[in-house]
Amino acid sequence: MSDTTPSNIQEFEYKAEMKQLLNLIVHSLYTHPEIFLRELVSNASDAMSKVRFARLTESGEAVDAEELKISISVDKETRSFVIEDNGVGMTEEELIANLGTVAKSGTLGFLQAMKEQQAGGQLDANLIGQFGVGFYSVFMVTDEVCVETRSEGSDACRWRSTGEGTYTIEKIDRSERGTRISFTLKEDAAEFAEEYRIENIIRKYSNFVDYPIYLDGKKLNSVTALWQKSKSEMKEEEVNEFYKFVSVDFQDPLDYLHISVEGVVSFKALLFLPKEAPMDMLYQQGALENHGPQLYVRKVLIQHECKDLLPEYLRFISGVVDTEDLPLNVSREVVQSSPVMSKIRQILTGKILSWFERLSTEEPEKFRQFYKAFGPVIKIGLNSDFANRDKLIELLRFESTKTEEGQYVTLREYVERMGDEQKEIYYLSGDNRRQLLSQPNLEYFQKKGVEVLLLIDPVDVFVIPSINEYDSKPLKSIEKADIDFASSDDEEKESVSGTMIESLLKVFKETLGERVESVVESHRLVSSPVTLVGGSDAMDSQVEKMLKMMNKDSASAKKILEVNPSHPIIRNLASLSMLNEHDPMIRTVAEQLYEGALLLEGNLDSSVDFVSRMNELIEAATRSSQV
Ligand SMILES: Nc1ncnc2c1ncn2[C@@H]1O[C@H](COP(=O)(O)OP(=O)(O)OP(=O)(O)O)[C@@H](O)[C@H]1O
Repeated sequence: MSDTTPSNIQEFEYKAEMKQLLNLIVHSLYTHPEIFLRELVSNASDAMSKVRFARLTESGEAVDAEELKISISVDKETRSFVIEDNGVGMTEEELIANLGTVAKSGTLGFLQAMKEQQAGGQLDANLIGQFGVGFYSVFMVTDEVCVETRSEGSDACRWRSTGEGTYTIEKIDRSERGTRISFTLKEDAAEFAEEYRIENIIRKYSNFVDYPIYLDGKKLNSVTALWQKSKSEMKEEEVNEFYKFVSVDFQDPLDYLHISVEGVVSFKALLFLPKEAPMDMLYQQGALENHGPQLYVRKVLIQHECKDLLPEYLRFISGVVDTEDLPLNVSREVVQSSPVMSKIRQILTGKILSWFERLSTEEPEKFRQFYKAFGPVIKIGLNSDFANRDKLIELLRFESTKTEEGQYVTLREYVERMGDEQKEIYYLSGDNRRQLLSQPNLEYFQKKGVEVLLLIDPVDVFVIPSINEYDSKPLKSIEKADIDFASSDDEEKESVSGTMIESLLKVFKETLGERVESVVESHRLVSSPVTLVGGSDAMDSQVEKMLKMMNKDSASAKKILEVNPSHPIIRNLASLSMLNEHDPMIRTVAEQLYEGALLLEGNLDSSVDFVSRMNELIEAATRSSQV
């Protein structure tokens, strides 16, 4: 570089539109002035990618890893800032075209958006990057910029501007190819001459730029674009480091998926399954709404949490997706509506679900851990992602009466091991395994060895009934009255029948009145005297309980009380009722049995009457035993 005579300096005027734009940038307050650095680094990186590409296509040679680099140097005292690259550089014509005009179609939209934001107070500097006018963001932090550049085979030029209407261009001596941008930081932007600040910004926005970035000789970006490597080149340690960086997690990931797609759309992705779900993620509606992997376009970060890459129920997956098929200056709106994005999303969803499927068969322990953490979220997909519903159903896991605690069965396994005579898939929902296993409704199934799925995840009752059937077998709650119990081949049991049971059931119904829909003889009970079941259209008792908890003053649907004619209590009551149909003991016991059944399913609102009645009965029992 050497001095040039003033006569060499040519002055140019910005186009009207450009003046407006610069005026806004120069004279407005921004929320994130730091993005100027991201924009300059991104431009430098693009310029070097052009060299790499040209070299590759023209001579078939790959560029040496250390040849292309970005160097930043700062001076705290003078607040000087210099960023230099050895990319393609610009000819004089290119300087005029690129830095003198805004030829991009997005500019008008940008101006409009800026004006709207300005009316509302502060401007978000991110807009600048989104509309492809990145270079000018430098005017947020300086009053005058100098660009010295040389393109291979052309003269070097110096471009200077204060962003106030005109710019100048002059020829200079510069032998190296590439671009050097220098300026003095405004006083209120002095922080950008601090080493730590620059390091932070580079880490935040440009850590995975594919070229080394040096700050006063020190290399800043340690991590390379890992996802661009082939799977065999990736070291596990490196992958884990990268995960912690992108996900801000302190643990290693549970597993990761590397995807490289070339076809209708091309992209690479490196996705991670965390070991644990954040506390607030589960059961909190909308918690995943604004999450998503990072979106890169040609190794430049475009969006930190790109929610359009995955359906909501998969947004607990973190990582990076990098595509060549979107423009670098892509705006959020374009991201949302782009057919490229919907294609990427479709492919990613399919690959992720196959990944889970593969884990379930090849690494069951990992899958179990994953399912424990994210199963509830996956289930939400059943009611929102109909295209993948069948795949999602295969991923479901349940505890059952035939699994150990914490072990799971799939619907496929359930169907494979059910007996020929069984036509339905049975389930029972509740708060926990212990409570469910004590349900009288289970007795028949336990005795017959019929497996029952135990739905203990609160989400279950909202999604499982919607499956309706699996492999042509209806899914049925065993709380429902319309279960077809195979005609009893039971060993003869002593039980009350005929008019004896009929009249007892009548007394029960009279006693309980409108609280039950009906009182009927039971075929499912073995060791309990009574149980409550729902009519075929009744709500699951678990759903009912949850609605009550949510303070919905939903009147409980009436249940059917089933009575076990072979239970000693029922047999005793039947005898009592034959002697004296009006014996108050029968009514007290009927009340007690009914409330006991409510208590077992967790739906007894107050236990006051239950306890005082219990004391009454104990007193009677102890009195007679004294005699
Ligand atoms: N360091 C550089 N080396 C070579 N060309 C550059 C450099 N910086 C900028 N340019 C040229 O100037 C143009 C305008 O840059 P600007 O940052 O305003 O927009 P962009 O880079 O096209 O869009 P975006 O910044 O949103 O990616 C670039 O397209 C590029 O051609």
